[in-house]
Amino acid sequence: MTTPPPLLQIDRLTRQRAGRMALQDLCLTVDRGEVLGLLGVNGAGKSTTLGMIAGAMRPDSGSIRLDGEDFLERPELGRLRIGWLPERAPLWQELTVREHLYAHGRLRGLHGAALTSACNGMLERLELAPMACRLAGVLSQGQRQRLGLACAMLHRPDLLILDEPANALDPVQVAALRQLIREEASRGAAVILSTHLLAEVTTVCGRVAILHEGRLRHTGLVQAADLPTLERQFFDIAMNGRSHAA
Ligand SMILES: Nc1ncnc2c1ncn2[C@@H]1O[C@H](COP(=O)(O)OP(=O)(O)OP(=O)(O)O)[C@@H](O)[C@H]1O
Repeated sequence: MTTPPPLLQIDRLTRQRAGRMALQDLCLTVDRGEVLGLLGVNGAGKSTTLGMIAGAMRPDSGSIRLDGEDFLERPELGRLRIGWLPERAPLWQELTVREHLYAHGRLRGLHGAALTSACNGMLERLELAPMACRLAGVLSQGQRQRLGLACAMLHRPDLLILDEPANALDPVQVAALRQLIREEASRGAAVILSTHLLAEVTTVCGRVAILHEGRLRHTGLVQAADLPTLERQFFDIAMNGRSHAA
């Protein structure tokens, strides 16, 4: 029996930005039901990585496979199978919260009763129902972030990419976000979570990848009680560019 390919397989992904190497030779796999934490200091290459996986940016070289299929050859796969919350949720100021969800749902192939049910479900799940008729332009930062999350999760993507999703969320919403991530993983979605918060990684991630200066410096399993070890690894890499584990 042949083993199925991992949900996401990245091989030697490389990209320059503004004449500098933003990401070099990244190799990484992510499986269904897995939550991978992506760590790194400012400018380490996290958003560049996530933008390429989401299909918003093309690599200079390397490959990205989704369920074994060449994603760079078939970028339309991403629209249906990937949900992406970039660092700043891209919202139309003049559309309401509900209109955002409907627009995102239609773009991702939802129609009729399935679309209405998905939108209503997300309004409840992200506690957006009371502001469903408000324009995005008048939402608070945290509310905008929650709407961005709702848009990313609406179509039950196989791969959910979250770039610093806890930004601007209050502690209650951060706890709710962690629960949402766990729920997405338990239904079989793979989640990649970029964050600066090490506790975020030890709380919800099963595995961690640490980038530094565009290179992958460490990957490993995360245990719930592992915060001090992760802190040591992270600061070692950030300060010296090398890993304890390595
Ligand atoms: N719009 C851009 N134009 C040119 N270079 C960029 C742009 N955005 C990022 N870069 C460069 O690409 C490299 C990687 O940046 P990236 O934003 O991926 O890092 P990051 O780990 O997400 O950082 P942060 O934690 O600050 O969000 C950096 O050297 C950065 O200066």
